Amino acid sequence: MLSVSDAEAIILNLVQPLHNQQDTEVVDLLADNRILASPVVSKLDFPHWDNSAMDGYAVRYEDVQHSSEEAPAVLEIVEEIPAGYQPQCTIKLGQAARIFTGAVMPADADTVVMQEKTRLEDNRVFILTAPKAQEFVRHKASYYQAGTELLPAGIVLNAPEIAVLAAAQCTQLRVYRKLRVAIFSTGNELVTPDKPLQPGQIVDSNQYAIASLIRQTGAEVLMLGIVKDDPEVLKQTITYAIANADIIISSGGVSVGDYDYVEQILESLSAKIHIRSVGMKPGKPLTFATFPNQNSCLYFGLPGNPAAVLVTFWRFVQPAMRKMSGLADNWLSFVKVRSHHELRSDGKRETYLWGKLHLIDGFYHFHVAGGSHSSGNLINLAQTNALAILPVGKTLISPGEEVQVLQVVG
Ligand SMILES: Nc1nc2c(c(=O)[nH]1)N[C@H]1C(S)=C(S)[C@@H](COP(=O)(O)OP(=O)(O)OC[C@H]3O[C@@H](n4cnc5c(N)ncnc54)[C@H](O)[C@@H]3O)O[C@H]1N2
Ligand code: MOO
Ligand SMILES: [Mg+2]
Repeated sequence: MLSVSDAEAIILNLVQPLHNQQDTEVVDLLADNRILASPVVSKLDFPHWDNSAMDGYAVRYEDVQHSSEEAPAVLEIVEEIPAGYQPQCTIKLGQAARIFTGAVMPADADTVVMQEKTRLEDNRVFILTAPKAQEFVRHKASYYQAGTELLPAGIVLNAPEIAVLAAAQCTQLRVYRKLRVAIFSTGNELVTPDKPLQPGQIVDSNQYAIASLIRQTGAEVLMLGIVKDDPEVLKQTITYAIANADIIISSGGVSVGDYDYVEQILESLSAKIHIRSVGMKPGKPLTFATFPNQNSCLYFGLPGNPAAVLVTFWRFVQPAMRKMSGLADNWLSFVKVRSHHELRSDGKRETYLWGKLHLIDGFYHFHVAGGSHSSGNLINLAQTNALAILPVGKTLISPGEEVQVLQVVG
């Protein structure tokens, strides 16, 4: 059976990232959580002017280099410079300017003495400690020089990046357009959550879970509803989805049962099926296909079992969406932590156990969810933020032992 890592490689190799010109739009600074499509170069130096890092006095170092409490330099204050004000004076030997944090340095002053190291008498300041040369001056362009790259393409714009762009006066940003993802659930037994259940019926929870996952990834979701196990309706739905989405995700109908029609319909639509099953638990009957004759749309046929849906989404769909959306890296985040509990598997398929990373004494530990890890049980999936991975052949991880986990939230 195909290994999880081989399946990941097949999928990620087939993902074409959005085009960095055709698939972009211009947004303003309030549109956060978008992915930058072209690098940003600032026209400004940072800082833009030499300015003071402290409230104190702007001085000439040669005047104060030997100052001490016993033998203070005494300087005449010739100007007061609040932030936002253009200094008028040049500081001559024996002179100082009162200056505040962020205010522009006056000409010929090269050092700032913080207020706490001085004493004020009338119009004179006594320097009680010798500063270092150029101390507390934030020099023009010392953080960043105009013309070099400020932010690279392929990063998510969050608070720190938005702050940088605002400071650089870049108010119009070229970002990748949002991905469009069409989703539907298959199964005659399915009903929407608002309907009373007739015998044999179950609620279509997968569609809501997948819609939420897609929105969290920053994409737009097109919910196509519940599709009956009817080949004709399934074909119409997939045909519509191909024309309207970058990615199609269905749940159910991918195993070997008589009503599992997904692969058959994909083949009738000339899809190329790259993956039919993967050696993982849950999630074995995973289908992955493309449509070589039509467009670059990807098809993920996730297994119907609710836990298999979430696990296969996090393991394969989320990284594929991240790559396609223009994100340059960090498509998957694996970390090694200690397991708080015993973890077990039959060792036959790569096994994913859901649970939560907890901080204990500053270190993360994996706490496996209590209750059944059957792929039909979704109740104990609540609060999951990580999946522990037991490789093929590994049947036991003891408490305190290291385990690799896939971080799925946060
Ligand atoms: N003979 C075999 N049978 C099965 C195999 C196998 O290898 N040989 N694999 C099992 C595994 S593993 C899984 S996973 C499931 C996958 O089945 P399907 O993808 O065909 O899904 P369905 O048969 O349609 O449904 C399976 C299960 O999940 C429930 N379900 C379906 N859709 C939803 C939904 N939208 N929301 C909530 N729950 C849903 C459905 O009622 C079934 O209980 O196949 C095994 N069988
Ligand atoms: O993939 Mo199934 O979810 O192993 O039950
Ligand atoms: Mg089935």
